[in-house]
Amino acid sequence: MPVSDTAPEQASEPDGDALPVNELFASLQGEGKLAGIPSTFVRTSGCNLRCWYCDSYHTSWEPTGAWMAVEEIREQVASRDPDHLVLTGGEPVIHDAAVDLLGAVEMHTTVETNGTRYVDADIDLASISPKLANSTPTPDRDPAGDGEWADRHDERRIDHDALTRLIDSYEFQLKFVVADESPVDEIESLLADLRGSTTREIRDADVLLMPEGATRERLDETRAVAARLAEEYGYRYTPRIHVDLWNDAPER
Ligand SMILES: C[S@@+](CC[C@H](N)C(=O)[O-])C[C@H]1O[C@@H](n2cnc3c(N)ncnc32)[C@H](O)[C@@H]1O
Ligand SMILES: Nc1nc2[nH]cc(C(=O)O)c2c(=O)[nH]1
Ligand code: SF4
Ligand SMILES: [Mg+2]
Repeated sequence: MPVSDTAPEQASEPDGDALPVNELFASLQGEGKLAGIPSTFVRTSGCNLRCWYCDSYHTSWEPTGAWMAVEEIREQVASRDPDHLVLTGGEPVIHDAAVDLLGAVEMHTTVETNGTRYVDADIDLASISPKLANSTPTPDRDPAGDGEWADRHDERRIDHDALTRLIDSYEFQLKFVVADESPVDEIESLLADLRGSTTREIRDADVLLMPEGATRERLDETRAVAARLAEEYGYRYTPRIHVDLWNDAPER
């Protein structure tokens, strides 16, 4: 059962290091370079952005979760089989206690982040998914209102300095959500900027195009174009195998 099912509606922040946890579960990593690897997922609640397509609505648009002490999370994670932890959200690195959790576990750590904040932490793979203009919740595609978040989202979604520092500091992948050709120019220009600012090489194989879709039906509409663009531009395609396998089921 998702942790949030058992949480009081208005759970307040406890003393000490704690994170608001929306779900904690075992699955296969569904996306990116490590797709297919059995992993334990910790999904924090709360995000500084509001992508219209967010497949984790209850951590962004309507954040829900139960505060858990970092030590309790560490114990629950350690009691499970996988030796890979995926810390995701919501946006996990807006919580300072994310750094404590990453330092407390003895396993491979992937952090799924939108790349708007740099943190110094025990991160083995920074899975960075910069948010493009195609994520902005304009009035016509706002799932919760009438575009009230659009400007704030647009102002915050790209932070070149944070992206550069993350790439400089960690093994990384850059995952871009695409549903059609429209974001290609923005991807190319962002990569050109980042290649100019980072001390590291950004190989085309570090750049992954991911089809937009939280359901199999939607992926059926977006997979082919993501794959075609990856071939055409020399980037990598990443499936969303958790959606293919389990559709939009919770804890998957
Ligand atoms: C829910 S986000 C949480 C981590 C972080 N906030 C971020 O955006 O990277 C996890 C991953 O799912 C992707 N994602 C969210 N909704 C999606 C959708 N409808 N289709 C494809 N990818 C999606 C994000 O781009 C990100 O790579
Ligand atoms: N299986 C599975 N793999 C994932 N990789 C990244 C996810 C995420 O929501 O951040 C995710 C997810 O929600 N499920
Ligand atoms: S940044 Fe990530 S968690 Fe936040 S709204 Fe976008 S996809 Fe959802
Ligand atoms: Mg997900």
